[in-house]
Order: sequence, then C-alpha cells, then structure tokens
Amino acid sequence: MWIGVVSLFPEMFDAVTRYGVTGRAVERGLMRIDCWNPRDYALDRHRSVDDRPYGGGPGMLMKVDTLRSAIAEARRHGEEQAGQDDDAPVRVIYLSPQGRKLDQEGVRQLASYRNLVLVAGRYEGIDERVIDLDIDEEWSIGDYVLSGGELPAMVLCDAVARLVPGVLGHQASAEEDSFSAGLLDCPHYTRPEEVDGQRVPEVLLGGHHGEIRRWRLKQSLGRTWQRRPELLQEMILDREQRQLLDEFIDEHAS
Ligand SMILES: NC(=O)c1ccc(N[C@@H]2CC[C@@H](O)C2)nc1
Repeated sequence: MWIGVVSLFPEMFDAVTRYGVTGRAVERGLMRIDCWNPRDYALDRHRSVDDRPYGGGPGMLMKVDTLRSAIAEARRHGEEQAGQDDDAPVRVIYLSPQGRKLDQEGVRQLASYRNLVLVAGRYEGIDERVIDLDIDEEWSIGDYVLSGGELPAMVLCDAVARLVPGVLGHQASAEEDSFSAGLLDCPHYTRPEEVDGQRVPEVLLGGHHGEIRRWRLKQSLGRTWQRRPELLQEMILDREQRQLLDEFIDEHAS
C-alpha cells in the first residue's frame, strides 16, 4: 500500500510512520507513506501558501498554485508506484466535513485502491476548482470541524493499513475486528481475575474455545442491539446469531 500525503505539516505523519502497527508496517515495507508540502512549491519571497477568499469573509484558503503543484507531484509519484507494483490507478482523496462519511465499508473500498494520495487542507479549506479538477473523492471521518485534514488523513492511514495483508499479527484479528463483521466489539478481560471485586466472566477462564466464541459473539450482538440498533437493521443474522441475540435480549429485557 502506497500513500502520498499533501500537507503543510508533514512531520505530523511521524505519528503513523514511526509508531505501533502502522510504524511496523512501514518498517517492514508493507506500507509506504511519502509527503509533499505545498510550501516547497512556493516561489515568492515569503513562500506563501495561503490566499484571501474572493467575496471576503473570515480566514484564508490554501493558495491554488502551490497546492495544485504538490497534488500533481504526489499523483505523478503514485502513478509511478502503480506502474511498478500493479495497475491500480491512483485515487486522490480530500478530507473535509463535506465528504462521504467514513465507515469500515469505506475503509475496505479505500484500501482496495492500493495507491492513495491524501490531501490535508488547512485554513478555511481549498478552492472549489481544485476539488473539481484534482480531487477524485472527498471523505469525512465524522460530523465535526478540525483545524486541518492531517488528523483525518492519519485516521485513514491507520484504518487502511490494518487491512493490508501481513500488517496485523494474525489475519484473524482483522476479520475478528467485529466492526469488520458489522458488529460492535465484545468486552475484553486480562489479568488479574478479580479487580475491585469484579470477576472475569467464568466462561473465559474455562478454556472451552467453542463456548468462548459463542459468548463473545453473543456479547457483540447484544451490545450492538443495545448501543447501535440501526447497525443490526442492515444485517442478515444466521440461525446461531439470531438465537444468541434472542438469548441476550431475554436476559436483558428491562
Ligand atoms: N470531519 C473531517 O473529516 C474533517 C476533515 C477536515 C477538517 N478540516 C480541514 C481544515 C480546512 C479544510 O481543508 C478542512 N475538518 C474535519
């Protein structure tokens, strides 16, 4: 997976290239993240990267020429990458609250592109013509406003990295990510067996793998029913899931 990033603060991306699962993926060559800074394309003495909005109003926008140059370079580099490791075209993504809301299905779709350019805006955003001319897809990580697109871009880097084969310890943990199955995660426990009088559910101590799998599935189904029932609307439950959810509901009927 190759990810090109266009950002005025490329150092921020150390957070994904140097730490944890994503840092190890980069170290092992399973993922590569390269950055292009619009400021490197600024030709004026002040190396300006922002510009005033037509029509007035508060704040500034990203300067068009420096931003477009950075996007073009990143896209060209991505096409070189694509040429080498596969014919997947480069998709240029802009992060903004006006984009399509990201969910795990969207992560799967973005990971399938294999060569991504993520454009992180600052100030009040970017010129609409740059979106029309240079951006392929606009995505949002949620309905809230941030000061820059860098954190949303890093969220994307992390989420897609987890789907790259070999990145997670054992592939099962990607599938087991219950959100991948459209469900909320089950409760987790580790030592000690008792914390302030609260014990670990006995089933998890018994070592009966079939019982443990069913318990975890029941908890995921039940939690989803309790906290995010709308997620269940989109799901077709098999016989076992239906039975486990019915059991959970009976046990929790208020
Ligand atoms: N919810 C989100 O994904 C999101 C993305 C970007 C963002 N802020 C940037 C700063 C200026 C403009 O480029 C947009 N805020 C929220």
